[in-house]
Parts: sequence; C-alpha cells; structure tokens
Amino acid sequence: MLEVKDLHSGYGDAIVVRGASLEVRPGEIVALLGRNGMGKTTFIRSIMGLTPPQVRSGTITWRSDSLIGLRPHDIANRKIAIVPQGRRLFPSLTVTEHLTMLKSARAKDGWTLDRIFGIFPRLAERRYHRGGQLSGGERGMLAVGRALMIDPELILMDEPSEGLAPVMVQHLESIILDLRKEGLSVLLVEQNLYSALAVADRVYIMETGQIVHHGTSQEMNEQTDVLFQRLGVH
Ligand SMILES: Nc1ncnc2c1ncn2[C@@H]1O[C@H](COP(=O)(O)OP(=O)(O)OP(=O)(O)O)[C@@H](O)[C@H]1O
Repeated sequence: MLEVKDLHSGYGDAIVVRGASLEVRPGEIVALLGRNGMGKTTFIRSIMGLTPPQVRSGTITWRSDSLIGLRPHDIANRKIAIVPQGRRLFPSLTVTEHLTMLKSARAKDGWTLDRIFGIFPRLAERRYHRGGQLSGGERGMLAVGRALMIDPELILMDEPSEGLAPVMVQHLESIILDLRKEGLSVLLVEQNLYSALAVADRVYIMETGQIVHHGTSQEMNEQTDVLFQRLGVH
C-alpha cells in the first residue's frame, strides 16, 4: 500500500504541496483531481523521487518502507512506475527501443513486448517508428506500455487522457480496468472528471496543494455539484 502523510513539497521557496495525505490500497484505482496548477504533478513527482520538486516534510511509505530520499531508479526497482505528463519519449528511439530499455525483448516473465503489442496493436504496427514520428494517441500508448515493462505493482499516471481522442480515452479506461483485475494499483491524475469517475474506486480533490475532499466514486457521483464547483466544471 502507498501511504502519503502530510506531504509538503515545492520549488525553492515556493511550497506547492501543502500538507497533502492520500493512500492507495492494493488493487485500487485512485484518482487525484484538481484544476490546473493545484499541485497534482508536483505531488506524484514527489512520490517518484523526481526532482524538482524537493520534498520538505511529511512521509511517503510504500509497503512499510519510506520512499523519501530514494532515487527514481530505486523507486522503480520497488515496482512503482510513472506515466509522466507530456509522455517524455525520446524522439530518435523506436517504439521497440523504448519498450526494451529496461527489459530485454526476449524476456518471458511478466509484461513482455508481445503482451504490450497485444493490448496496443497500433504500437505493434508502429514498432519501427521513432518517438518523434508518433501521433499523440500512439505516444500515450507507448508511455503506458513503457511503464508496464517494469512489471509495476503501482502505476502513477499523470493525465494519460490528455490530448487523446474520445475513442482512445475509452480504450485507455478499459486497459486501466484490466490492470486492476490483475491486481495492479493505479494513482491517476486527471483533468477529465468523467474519465476519472469511470475507472476510479476512490477520488481525492486537490486545491492549492491540499486535499479538500475525498470519497468513493459512488459518493462523488452523488455529489456532482461539489465536484463541479471544486473543479470549475460547468
Ligand atoms: N519546475 C517548477 N519550478 C517552479 N514552479 C513550478 C515548477 N513546476 C510547477 N511549478 C508550479 O507549481 C504549481 C503546481 O504545478 P503542478 O504542475 O504541480 O500542478 P498541476 O495540478 O499538476 O497542474 P496541471 O494540471 O496544469 O499540470 C504551479 O503554480 C506551477 O507553476
């Protein structure tokens, strides 16, 4: 289980995440929602050990071990993967090269190239294309595929639906639900309220670096006026 308690994190003198607490239980999909600039990316970068930002105080615990101070590589070794905002692909590397950076193409255990190509047939067709030649949707699929190749138990996804056509968003939602069936946990940062409610078990809302509301998706579905107000959705 991931447990974040009273996290403060920021850039230089600016504290952006200001006392946020959240937990993700095994096999659970948790959505973190909030308007632009509220600190969601800062929050998940802090969990992954990516700098900036710098964690100032609070605790981040994964299966009883503290993650604070560990490098992203060590955190990935503990089976936590990230699908970063903006995808962060390499323009000159092919689809296959991205997927096999951390795991051999011949690997037989866990997630393999064939399995990734099975859930994303489009990536199989584009296996020799370079990062810089891919469409927005293909880049999104590749970022998810690359995260799966570390055989994660928890995936942190930063706005994976950003820039995707509605049909692709639905595909992604079904993949996230399939991952949960396999026991994976997902922390999903989303701007798309409906996409988040479609897949998440529980939802947290962040405002100016603090969690101001949380509950099950069902509870949230019954209080859409609160959500609309908090998220500025009309
Ligand atoms: N590298 C940085 N240096 C300084 N300030 C930053 C940096 N990255 C983000 N910030 C500031 O931190 C605040 C929160 O940004 P963050 O990206 O965490 O928000 P967010 O909720 O993920 O928003 P979005 O949905 O727009 O990505 C913003 O005011 C932003 O300007």
